[in-house]
Amino acid sequence: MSWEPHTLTTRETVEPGPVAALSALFDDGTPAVGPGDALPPLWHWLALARWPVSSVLGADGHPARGSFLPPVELPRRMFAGGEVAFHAPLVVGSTVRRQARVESVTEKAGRSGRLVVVVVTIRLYDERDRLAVEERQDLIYREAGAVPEQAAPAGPAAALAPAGAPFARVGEGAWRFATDPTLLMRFSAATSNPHRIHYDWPYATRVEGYPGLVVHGPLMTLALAEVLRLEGHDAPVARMRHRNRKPLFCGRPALLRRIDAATLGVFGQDDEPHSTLAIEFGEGFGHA
Ligand SMILES: C/C(=C\C(=O)SCCNC(=O)CCNC(=O)[C@H](O)C(C)(C)COP(=O)(O)OP(=O)(O)OC[C@H]1O[C@@H](n2cnc3c(N)ncnc32)[C@H](O)[C@@H]1OP(=O)(O)O)C(=O)O
Repeated sequence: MSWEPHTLTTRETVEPGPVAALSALFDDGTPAVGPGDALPPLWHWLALARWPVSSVLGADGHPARGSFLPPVELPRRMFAGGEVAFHAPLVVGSTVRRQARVESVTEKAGRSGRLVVVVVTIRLYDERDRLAVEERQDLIYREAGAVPEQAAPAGPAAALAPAGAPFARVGEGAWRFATDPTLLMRFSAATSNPHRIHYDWPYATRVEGYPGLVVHGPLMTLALAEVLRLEGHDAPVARMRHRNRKPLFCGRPALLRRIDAATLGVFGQDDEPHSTLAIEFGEGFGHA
């Protein structure tokens, strides 16, 4: 298939609905964000969520590759990380111009097998045509996973019930972050993310070979960013670098805590983080 990278330019509204949805989902007592407010850093992942039409969706739920994204043959897509520079606030209810482009497609040999790293750049311009947000997103495509001959049991019914408000303070600077299938489904809906690994348990376990539903990379990263709001930091953020290092599976214990003064991590049962978020304070803009 012949494929060429191209710049996709769209005009979009910073939608209040998905922003209110994230506040409801986090349910953590931080101030609600509404029309006229500046979006907290990274919340554009929800506010500018896009709905591809059903007829373009491929087997994993995402739009079939070969149009905007390259026709990578490796089947398993993961959101792997990226970097976001904040230059000016995005205001809920305003209009933005969005420019997106695939910058590179690189094959790599990872410890887990063959990988293709697709780098997408996104630029958001505000109503005065100022560059407000510059972003790089790293998508990784992986080889097929081993699928167990016998389907794994679904786990105790209790683990599938909504776990309640996800954040709980468990010590100085440490927060438990609880996930359940309802939380993941609601985050998929709020971000209009159709990827089946997050809500379709038979697909996640029997087709992609994961031991359970996969927690969204953007959800882990937004949860880390939320720690700043929970702890009342309102210094302007200039830049954030985020990386999803190993999958977190739904219902597994997760602890959000500092790694150093500028870096937060999502931890499971060992010292290797699932995800990290490095924050640069400076000439950016404050939290809502
Ligand atoms: C939304 C959404 C989907 C999701 O949310 S999926 C869930 C969130 N994402 C994850 O859980 C990903 C977790 N990460 C991993 O499982 C592993 O890091 C991964 C991606 C399988 C790679 O592991 P490997 O061990 O195979 O890779 P290596 O460490 O050996 O590195 C090989 C080269 O690849 C580069 N690389 C690795 N990880 C990343 C990364 N996160 N971002 C960018 N680049 C990465 C690494 O630098 C190595 O490159 P060299 O040039 O040094 O060879 C949705 O679909 O919408």
